[in-house]
Amino acid sequence: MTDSPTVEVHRGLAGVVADTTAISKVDPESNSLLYRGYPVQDLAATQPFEAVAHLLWHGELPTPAELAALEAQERALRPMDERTRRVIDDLPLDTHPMDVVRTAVSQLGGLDATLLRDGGVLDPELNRGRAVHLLAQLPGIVAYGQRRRRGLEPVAPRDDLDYARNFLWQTFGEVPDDVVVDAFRTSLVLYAEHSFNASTFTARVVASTLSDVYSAVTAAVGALKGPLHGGANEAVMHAFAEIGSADRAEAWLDEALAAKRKVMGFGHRVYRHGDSRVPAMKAALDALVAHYDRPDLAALYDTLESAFVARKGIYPNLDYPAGPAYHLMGFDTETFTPIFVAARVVGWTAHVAEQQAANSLIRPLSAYTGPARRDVPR
Ligand SMILES: CC(=O)SCCNC(=O)CCNC(=O)[C@H](O)C(C)(C)COP(=O)(O)OP(=O)(O)OC[C@H]1O[C@@H](n2cnc3c(N)ncnc32)[C@H](O)[C@@H]1OP(=O)(O)O
Ligand SMILES: O=C([O-])CC(=O)C(=O)O
Repeated sequence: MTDSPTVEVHRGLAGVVADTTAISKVDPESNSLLYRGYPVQDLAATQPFEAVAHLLWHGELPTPAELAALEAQERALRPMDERTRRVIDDLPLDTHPMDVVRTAVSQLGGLDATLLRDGGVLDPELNRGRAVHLLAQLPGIVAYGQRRRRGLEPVAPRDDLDYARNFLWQTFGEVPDDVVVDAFRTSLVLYAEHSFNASTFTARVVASTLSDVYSAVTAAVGALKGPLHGGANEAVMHAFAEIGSADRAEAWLDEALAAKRKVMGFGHRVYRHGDSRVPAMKAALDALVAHYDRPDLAALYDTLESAFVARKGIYPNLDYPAGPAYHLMGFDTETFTPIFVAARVVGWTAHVAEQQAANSLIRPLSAYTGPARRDVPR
């Protein structure tokens, strides 16, 4: 006989306010997202990604001198350690790129000698440096993950390029036109932070045990990989490939819904009337569609969106426009979620710092539903 729960259970922690945060505010009522008080679409329209990173980490947009200092620090930390290259090369070529990133991030923790020092794990100053180190290393790791699958050598970073341009340079060996750079930078700003989403909450759970920042980020990468979270941007493109063209979208959708399949890139735990970031990312996608002359892709996008909204009343999330945008830029589909990592690492590390500055171990309760007490057979 099983005890039935006598307490209210919040499955998936839906609707539960687990803590306070000063980093970002997701407001489903006004359909807005603020980073430290600033509307995200205004930041995306005006700020370099590095300035947004400074804002999320420090609470204020940088002065010109602060921005220059962060840029110099990040650029100096870009080169990949030979040992990281070896760890990546040891993985099979068909290892999923998110597993490559997770492995490399974990190794960066193992290589960080400051973690050995007494108190070094929680030192806020050291952790700020580690956050910049992770940010600086990720484009090289993500880019090499894609290049080696294509049989290509890594491209060395360039310290005359900003974060977004250098990321594209290390991936493709060239810096694309400004319209492409701008769409990419926009996506990084929009992906940088989103309060207590699953991966950020994972990072905070790990941080709350007073573990180190690399462990928190490694765990967060694992959480982001799933298709209900960051993995959806990859899944959107797989669906587009399955559908093929706009005229097949409605039939595909009807079959998917009849089979009770989730349509990736739609829906959100918090937003009910659409994702605040979609208009800015859709505008970036439109610019790419015009640049690459791909009205066919735009038609598929629009047809699937209209059909899904008409049938389910559920709107696209950020992954829906981001997936096809990355596709047009030339990224492999499996590289989309790793790009998300290279942006969200800013939010994760900001939350690790906030959690550890006023820590309380995260340890919820559960309502037991297993067998009642019984005797072990003798
Ligand atoms: C950057 C990000 O991480 S954004 C999120 C990216 N994830 C996706 O795009 C995956 C697809 N979307 C989903 O699976 C969901 O919308 C989630 C997981 C994001 C949020 O879901 P929840 O708040 O847990 O709602 P839940 O999954 O219970 O959905 C509620 C209802 O809407 C339906 N629904 C929600 N999203 C979808 C979808 N994308 N496709 C089909 N049906 C959907 C569910 O089937 C469910 O229907 P039911 O009540 O008839 O069973
Ligand atoms: O907030 C969420 O649950 C998921 C999301 O959109 C994000 O992490 O960007």
